[in-house]
Amino acid sequence: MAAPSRTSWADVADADPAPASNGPARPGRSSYVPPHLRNRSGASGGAAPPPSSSAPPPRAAPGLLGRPDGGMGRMGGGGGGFGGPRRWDREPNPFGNEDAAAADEPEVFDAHQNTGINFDAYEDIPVETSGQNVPPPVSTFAEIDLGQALNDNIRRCKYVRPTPVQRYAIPISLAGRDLMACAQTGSGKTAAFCFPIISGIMRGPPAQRPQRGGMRTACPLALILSPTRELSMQIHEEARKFSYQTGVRVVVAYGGAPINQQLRDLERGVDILVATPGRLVDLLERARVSLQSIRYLALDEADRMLDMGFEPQVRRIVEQMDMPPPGVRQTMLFSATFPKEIQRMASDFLENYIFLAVGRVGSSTDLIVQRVEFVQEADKRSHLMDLLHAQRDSATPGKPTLTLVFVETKRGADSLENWLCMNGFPATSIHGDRNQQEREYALRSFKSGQTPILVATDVAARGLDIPHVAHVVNFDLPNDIDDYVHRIGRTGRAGKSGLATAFFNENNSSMARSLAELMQESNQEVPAWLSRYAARPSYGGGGGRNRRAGGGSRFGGRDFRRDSSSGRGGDYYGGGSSGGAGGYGGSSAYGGGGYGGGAGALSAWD
Ligand SMILES: Nc1ncnc2c1ncn2[C@@H]1O[C@H](COP(=O)(O)OP(=O)(O)OP(=O)(O)O)[C@@H](O)[C@H]1O
Repeated sequence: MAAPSRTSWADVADADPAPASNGPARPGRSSYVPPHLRNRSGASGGAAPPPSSSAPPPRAAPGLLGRPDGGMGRMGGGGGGFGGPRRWDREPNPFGNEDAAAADEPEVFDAHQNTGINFDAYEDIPVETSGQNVPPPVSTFAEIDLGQALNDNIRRCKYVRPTPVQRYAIPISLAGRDLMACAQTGSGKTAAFCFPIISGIMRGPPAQRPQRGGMRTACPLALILSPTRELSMQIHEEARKFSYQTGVRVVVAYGGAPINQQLRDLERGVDILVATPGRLVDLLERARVSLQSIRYLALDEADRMLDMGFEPQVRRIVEQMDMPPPGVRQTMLFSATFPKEIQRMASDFLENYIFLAVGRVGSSTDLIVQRVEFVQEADKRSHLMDLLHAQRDSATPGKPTLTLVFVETKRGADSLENWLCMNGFPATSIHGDRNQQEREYALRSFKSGQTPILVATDVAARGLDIPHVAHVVNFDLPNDIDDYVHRIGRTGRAGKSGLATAFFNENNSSMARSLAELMQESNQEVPAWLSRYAARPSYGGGGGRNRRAGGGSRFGGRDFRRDSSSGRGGDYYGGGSSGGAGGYGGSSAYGGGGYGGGAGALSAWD
């Protein structure tokens, strides 16, 4: 995984004016050239000559970067092509020291290169698709015509081969189809929705940017919504890497940060807007963003975006503002979990969509060793201390080992953080009561290993891709098995192994059955006492938040349209399974029997 970049567009633009030959020192609003104008020599500020088509971008002078591939293959011909001269925004290299030199090194395509993904296990991955005329998957990035500039960035990211979700989702999205994709945590979903969006914008027809609302209204072509600020920042960082030197401009907007800076970013132009729902509604109400040009809508953590906490805001954005309707825009929903009732709700946003369920390398979560220990409330702290001591004793010197500890409440997070610090364990915390600066500082301090323990509420449960998280401790178990799946998914990512320990006691008895089933499905050892809890009729079976209960297990999700009770005719949607010879391992399906209750209650989300 590439390291997060430390600069943003705005940082660089503010700090270091672009040396445009005929423009102002600081890039102003006029410096942005929309993709459809970028192949026109008369485009605003189009002063810089293009570099030679074979020449790599000049390292020493990163200020004026031309398109490295000149014609971009088939991209040059269409209205959306921008092979000609343009003045690029001053674009910092988001790859840091790894830099563009990688583009010159064909050996990065060497299949033997180990990027952390366990490619051998790909053959066994269970995959299910349903929907009409499903485009076939690909095996390599070379089979997909994403364009040279994007291919260069894939190489710079050291992605040698597509992960299973990418193999299926990218061709489906490139074919213009709506998609609901369910794939395990850490399996590369971000790139699976970013690549087709970036490629589509590069190749698409000229944008009809409406003037309504005035010059200050930004009209992005793509919108990526995510539930937390930190996840939006992470997606933004990733998307910037993927779109480096493609001319596609990515902007992020999230709450808790000063809106003025985000407004300035938007004024400089935006093709892809990554946002949290609250801040986006604010921007829409101020008429600083219009959604009428949206061609691509992606909801990351889509089940969370549509549960009862976010649904009203998301519906408002998607259905009640000026966004083009389903069928006109292309919609992609991604998550590791997709409860049936959320699928039903989500289908309002989609048209003739394909449902894709991809097991992660090796199946469910078996890269993560899951342990459950019976610990009374009063003993939790000393038990955690024992775990941390053991971990410290067995740590390899010089190898960073990070521990993420999930608790239920914000107060609980503060109190545990203090207690750990007082007992000699450098810890920090992240939760909705900390201000954004504190949250970002905590995350940075954790990632850097300065405070190798992060105490978190569910605000850190989804999507965050933090290298070296070796251990996730569920100090307080969540009330929803899907939340558990996302929490433990902060370790064991991209083919790496991880450890997850949960403290269980009587208070968690409603989780017993779903937890035991999940562990069994992912080949984990289920303690006998937990099986006994799970077998009790009053425990785990009817819990409204244990949405898999009663349905048996399946690795990730099942298309609700195939359930006859949906009334949409299972056979019609046909589809099929591919991948692992063993299919789904013979166990009955997660979700197939319905997710008993409503969506999980919010806990400590902001
Ligand atoms: N093709 C690839 N080859 C190598 N590494 C990859 C590839 N695709 C993605 N990755 C890396 O895998 C890691 C996990 O990817 P990502 O964060 O997109 O997972 P995710 O499926 O969105 O997880 P979550 O469900 O937790 O949000 C990232 O570090 C990413 O850079």
